Amino acid sequence: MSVSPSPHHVVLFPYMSKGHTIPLLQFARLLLRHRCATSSSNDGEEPSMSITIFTTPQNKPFISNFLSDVTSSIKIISLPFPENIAGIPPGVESTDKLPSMSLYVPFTRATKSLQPLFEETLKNLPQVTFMVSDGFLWWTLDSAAKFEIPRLAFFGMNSYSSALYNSVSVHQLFTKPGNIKSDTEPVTVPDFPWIRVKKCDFVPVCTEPDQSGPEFDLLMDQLMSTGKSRGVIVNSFYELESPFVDYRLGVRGEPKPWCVGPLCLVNPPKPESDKPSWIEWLDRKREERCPVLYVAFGTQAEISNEQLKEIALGLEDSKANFLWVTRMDVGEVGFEKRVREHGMIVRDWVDQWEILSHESVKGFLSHCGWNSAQESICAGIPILAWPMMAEQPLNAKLVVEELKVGVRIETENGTPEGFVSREEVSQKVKKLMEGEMGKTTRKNVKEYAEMAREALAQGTGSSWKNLSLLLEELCKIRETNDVNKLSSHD
Ligand SMILES: O=c1ccn([C@@H]2O[C@H](COP(=O)(O)OP(=O)(O)O[C@H]3O[C@H](CO)[C@@H](O)[C@H](O)[C@H]3O)[C@@H](O)[C@H]2O)c(=O)[nH]1
Repeated sequence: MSVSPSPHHVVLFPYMSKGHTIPLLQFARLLLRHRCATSSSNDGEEPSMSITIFTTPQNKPFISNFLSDVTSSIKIISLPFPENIAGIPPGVESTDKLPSMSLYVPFTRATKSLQPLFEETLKNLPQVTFMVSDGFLWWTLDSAAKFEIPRLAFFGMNSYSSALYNSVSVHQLFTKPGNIKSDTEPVTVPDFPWIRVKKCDFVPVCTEPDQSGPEFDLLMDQLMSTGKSRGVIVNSFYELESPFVDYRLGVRGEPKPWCVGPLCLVNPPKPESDKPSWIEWLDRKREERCPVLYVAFGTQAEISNEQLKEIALGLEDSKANFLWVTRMDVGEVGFEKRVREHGMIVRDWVDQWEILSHESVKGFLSHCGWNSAQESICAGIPILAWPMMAEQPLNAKLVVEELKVGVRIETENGTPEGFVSREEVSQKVKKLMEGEMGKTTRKNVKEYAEMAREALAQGTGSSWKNLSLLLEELCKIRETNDVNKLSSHD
């Protein structure tokens, strides 16, 4: 299936959070790769697709660096981020730098002040074929409409979590008067009778009976704007979660979800030279034939000092070899010295995909942010699932109950905010790294890793074919100038 050979111009606008930006940058890379593979008629003189990425000054270096291998087809435009937002220190333009995630609402609301300059800039750009902007940046839909650009929303969530949120909301499982369950009582999801969920698996803004307030209003704006978009880009692949993709495809009047992932598989290979110290450490562990547990909790997790100390002691007790990436102070005096033979702590930004792809890594203690969980699956690494916030409890259920590629860490009170003891950490690490459960999950995850590669196989993979179809439809819109096409799949 080939798309029109005329040059296309795509605008991408990622939300200012690493977990949202990274997959959209990977999507840029996939678009270029796809375009290159399918426009064989192009004479090579002119790039057949150009991409403009909008961001803010503090985020630009990260983006330029991430895409340093494809700079000729990509232009990055910075729009100044507003200053004087209550509670947000000047220069903070990404959620990982926020003093607290409780500032998520004012931070996200503040992005709207980028709109006038965004639109001014759009006016002077070459004709845009389509725009993909983050679902959190609700106002970009209006900008796209002003310039008659088809807008697709990017959402970082997988289809399993979206489907469960949708089902629970449609059936008012937690919000209907009289239906209110305690935080931890398991209830059956009506559309998926084999799945039992707890109220605390969902973010409170979606389960509280009193649906109002700034967080709820922001969520509504984001959902409404996504609902009016031409489609939704999903970083996942059909074979991983087919019943949930089918469910989402069946929701009438909603924009069509397009599974085009796993996007981490388009990361370019790292040059063998410039190895960071932690990769050299992993190389050493490979020579010693020591399996390593990788420990990381994404870019937004807020972990108390007491909990950090407990994780440290649990890892020490487990005797497992571990590589722990954390920018927080572990706070256990003498810990690093005591574990230096089998543990390494890294405080820099790492290339997580490079770590997960290393032969020494045999397990991942993760908060189950969707990027981390999917990267682990694609690398064939079983997961020790410790969800902490957002949709992570549902991602953990997908990993442990549905796909059976992981083991769950339990908190003392059964809620994601609860405390985890050192004994729990230590026992579950041993279970994953040494036990029977570890063997089963390792075998299962390797099968999904293979399916993931197939999903993006050029010309034949389900995600590759989805992208071909999507681009074909978007090209038709451009040719016929029919901006109302692709709006829903009823
Ligand atoms: O030193 C680091 C730290 C992180 N990463 C990458 O950063 C991304 C982090 O994303 P994710 O694992 O999803 O974690 P969060 O940053 O916590 O992601 C937020 O966004 C995700 C996507 O919407 C949601 O699933 C999560 O719940 C939400 O917390 C991944 O690609 C990692 O590989 C690195 O490469 N190096």
